[in-house]
Amino acid sequence: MNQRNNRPETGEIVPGLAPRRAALRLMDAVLRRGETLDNAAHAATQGLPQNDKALARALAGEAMRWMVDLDALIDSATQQILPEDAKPRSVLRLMLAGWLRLETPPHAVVATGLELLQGGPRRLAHGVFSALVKQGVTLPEIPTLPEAVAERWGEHGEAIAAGLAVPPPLDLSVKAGKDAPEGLSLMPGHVRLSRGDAVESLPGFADGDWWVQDLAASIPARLIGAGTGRVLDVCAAPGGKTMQLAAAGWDVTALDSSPKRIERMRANLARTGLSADLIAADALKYEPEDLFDAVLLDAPCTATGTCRRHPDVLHRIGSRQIAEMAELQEALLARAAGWLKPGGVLVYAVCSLEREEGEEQAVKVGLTPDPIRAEELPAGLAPTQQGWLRTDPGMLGEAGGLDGFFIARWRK
Ligand SMILES: C[S@@+](CC[C@H](N)C(=O)[O-])C[C@H]1O[C@@H](n2cnc3c(N)ncnc32)[C@H](O)[C@@H]1O
Repeated sequence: MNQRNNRPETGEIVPGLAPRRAALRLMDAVLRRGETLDNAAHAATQGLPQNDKALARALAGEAMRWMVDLDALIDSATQQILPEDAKPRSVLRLMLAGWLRLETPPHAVVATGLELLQGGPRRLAHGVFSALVKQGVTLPEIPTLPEAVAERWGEHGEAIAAGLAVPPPLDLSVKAGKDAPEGLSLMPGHVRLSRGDAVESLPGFADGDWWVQDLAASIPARLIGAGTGRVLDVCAAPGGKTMQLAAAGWDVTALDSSPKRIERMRANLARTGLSADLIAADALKYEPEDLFDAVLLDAPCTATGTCRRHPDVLHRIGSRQIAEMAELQEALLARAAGWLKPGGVLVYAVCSLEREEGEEQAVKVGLTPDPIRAEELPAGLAPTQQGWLRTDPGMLGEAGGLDGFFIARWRK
């Protein structure tokens, strides 16, 4: 325990306070500053031991996953209107997430939660929390989506919300001929494990026999298939799809504009013993010397399809971010199409549930569609009438679901 972080202003040491403080910083970074949970986690949890980092992340994640329902509970227990972004509301969200989702006993929730409100309305927070505990309130089975999100996702919203209720399982992509820990396999080279152990401690990690990759995220590179020619992975880091392409025999050029993420890709390739030419460049300016047999554009996007793992997207993505991404995706698609040899294949993918980033981009591409076939997909998924693939977290629910992706393929 980091005692300095746990020492409140009174000088008394409250066990478990440090991760709750970090969770509150995470809530603030996402809800007030629009940062991603992933990016905010580094600064917000710095100096904490691994298990406290995980607790801070789980508390903030669950508070965001269930935020509409937690807010309804809070509002039912006080006549005072707590502003959306006020600290007492965030503290209460975390207290309730700790009790209702992480099963922390109420007395322990109170001991740490109220410390977060030093100099603030502790009596109010205590009153609200105690009243809810006394009533024995529970959460619904399926999280309620924020209004704007429910509107965007329309008729699919309910099924997606059902897929959102619990954090997703852990999917691995396994190198051909290598073993992975035993689990459910939904496609060749795929293994699904329940979440639990640290990834690094699982057998085969250190030997580079597999890497973590959601089942849906593994489909774009599968749609390019095996090959011995040259493939360009346009927005490649941290390298999940680059590793698949390299393992499938391609001579891979992997480009990304983020030097930091390229370093992560370099480490991933080193661990798995796979190779690719790595290029740090902006794809909007990049000019390759030669054309490619295949191009994979896994474009930057709002990532709303990863809402199970990143429930922050439910609260920080709106029409402005979607429009910005759509503009970038259109420009990237136009450039990617120009880097193909005649006969070459282009696959476009985004982990977004927004039509503007998927279907509405695909119709603008001037190449010949190469429709995705059902037999190329895991059982239970089917291409759309246009030959595209649209997945969402409500699909394959019995098997543990999958991320939301839009994927399309063309030939030049
Ligand atoms: C969805 S992620 C890629 C995930 C990766 N394909 C994988 O499977 O591991 C999108 C990537 O696009 C990169 N990116 C964003 N804008 C870019 C640009 N203009 N040029 C090149 N890369 C860009 C980001 O740095 C990020 O790594």
